[in-house]
Amino acid sequence: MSHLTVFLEHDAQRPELTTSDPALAAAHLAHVGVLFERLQPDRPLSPGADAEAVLAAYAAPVARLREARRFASVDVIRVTPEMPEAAALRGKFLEEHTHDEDEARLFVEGAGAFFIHTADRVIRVVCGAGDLLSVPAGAPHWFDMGIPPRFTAIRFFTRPDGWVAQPTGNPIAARFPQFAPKSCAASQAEAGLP
Ligand SMILES: CSCCC(=O)/C(O)=C/O
Ligand SMILES: [Fe+2]
Ligand code: NI
Repeated sequence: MSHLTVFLEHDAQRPELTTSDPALAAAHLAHVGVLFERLQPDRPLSPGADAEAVLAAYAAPVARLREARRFASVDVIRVTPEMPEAAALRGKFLEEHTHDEDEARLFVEGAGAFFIHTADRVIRVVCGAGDLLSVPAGAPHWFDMGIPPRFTAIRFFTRPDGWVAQPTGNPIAARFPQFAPKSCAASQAEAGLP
């Protein structure tokens, strides 16, 4: 499910690089200070499992990350197309922004696309179940959950007040392709990938 695409900042049409190799994706992201890892749950997770079951299924990797990165709390975010607030939630993350803390997310169901804006490039990371991404504090980025939105992720926080974002005011996100979960699934199937 994970794909990485690198664009030059001023050319959103012709990607410079695209890969579905997790090791290559992790290496590219490490260059810009972004952590990317593939994690396994301790036990299988049923579709639509509640937050308690999600945290229980990933208890070992979550405990390891909390200890290693000093995260004070975790929560579970789930967005489905049936939620009346889905469109508003999608809009909230679509503008380029930064955070005062690292943004660490572990996807456990569905998919979503992070766009990380470096000095001269935009790196799109489509994350699916088992993908951990950590965007460093201060790094401009945006997130597209796609239409229809469908994902569940564990969020890690160091601040007691949870999710706080600072908009950069840069309209760059509007120039980049929106995330289309259906076409992503179709291209995976065509390529014979799970
Ligand atoms: C994948 S969790 C929701 C997205 C989010 O918290 C964020 O800040 C995106 O940039
Ligand atoms: Fe963010
Ligand atoms: Ni995919």
